[in-house]
Amino acid sequence: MSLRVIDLSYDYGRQPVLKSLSFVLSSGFNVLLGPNGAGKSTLFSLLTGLYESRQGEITFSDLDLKAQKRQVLARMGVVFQQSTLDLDLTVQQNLLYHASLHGLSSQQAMNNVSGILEELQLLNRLDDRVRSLNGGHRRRLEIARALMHQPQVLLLDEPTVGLDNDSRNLIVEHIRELAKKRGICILWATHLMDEVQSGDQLILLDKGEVKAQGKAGDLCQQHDTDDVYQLYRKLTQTVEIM
Ligand SMILES: Nc1ncnc2c1ncn2[C@@H]1O[C@H](COP(=O)(O)OP(=O)(O)OP(=O)(O)O)[C@@H](O)[C@H]1O
Repeated sequence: MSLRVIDLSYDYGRQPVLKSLSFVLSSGFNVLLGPNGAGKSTLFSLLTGLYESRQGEITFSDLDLKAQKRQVLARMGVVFQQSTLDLDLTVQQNLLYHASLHGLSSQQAMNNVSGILEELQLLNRLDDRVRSLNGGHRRRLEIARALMHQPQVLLLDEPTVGLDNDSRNLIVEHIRELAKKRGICILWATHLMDEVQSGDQLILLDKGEVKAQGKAGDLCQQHDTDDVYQLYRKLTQTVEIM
């Protein structure tokens, strides 16, 4: 299983936002690291078929996103930056609504997701309205929901923004475990360098361009830097701290 992006460009009018991106994602934890405005969310909109590019290709194993969108989306789970939960419905109602969009029966859906809900400490919250959940629990619910149809690839756009450290760590660790145990391909978009570990596959995006890609530890070695923070500064000439 691989998600392949070839020579992908995008603009919102005159301003080019993504410039000829090419990369391949395989199973495991892949990080898309870039500052605000780098183009991460735009790339997500293209990967999930919300936007269509005039230039470039996105393929999922042997499926082409433009030509076989439904088949590709059936294999994909997405957690967008902005929450899409219905606050007035319960946890279970939110899950089942999404399940029906994927053609899953209630029983199938709950069977698929109960282990994940347990790991994310949400199993005892099924009857609670989402409005009563804190930010961390809402994020976890969105992750569980995105996994309910057992996708092969999971895209998460800055999923820890606004969360406290404990919630953040629980979510990152859980997603890392998922990548390891279930062989899912994860694309984790973030602007937080401390979320990158040396064994992660890293794509460093800046001003719509891929500045580096490869195993984070190897990239640091190649560019003679001690850590991802230094690597980032060296390759983007950015001085601000993230
Ligand atoms: N709908 C839009 N119309 C015009 N310009 C846009 C639109 N959406 C994003 N942009 C611009 O495109 C560039 C990339 O934005 P994008 O949201 O993809 O970056 P990002 O890396 O996700 O940043 P953030 O972390 O702030 O969401 C920015 O300069 C942004 O202002």
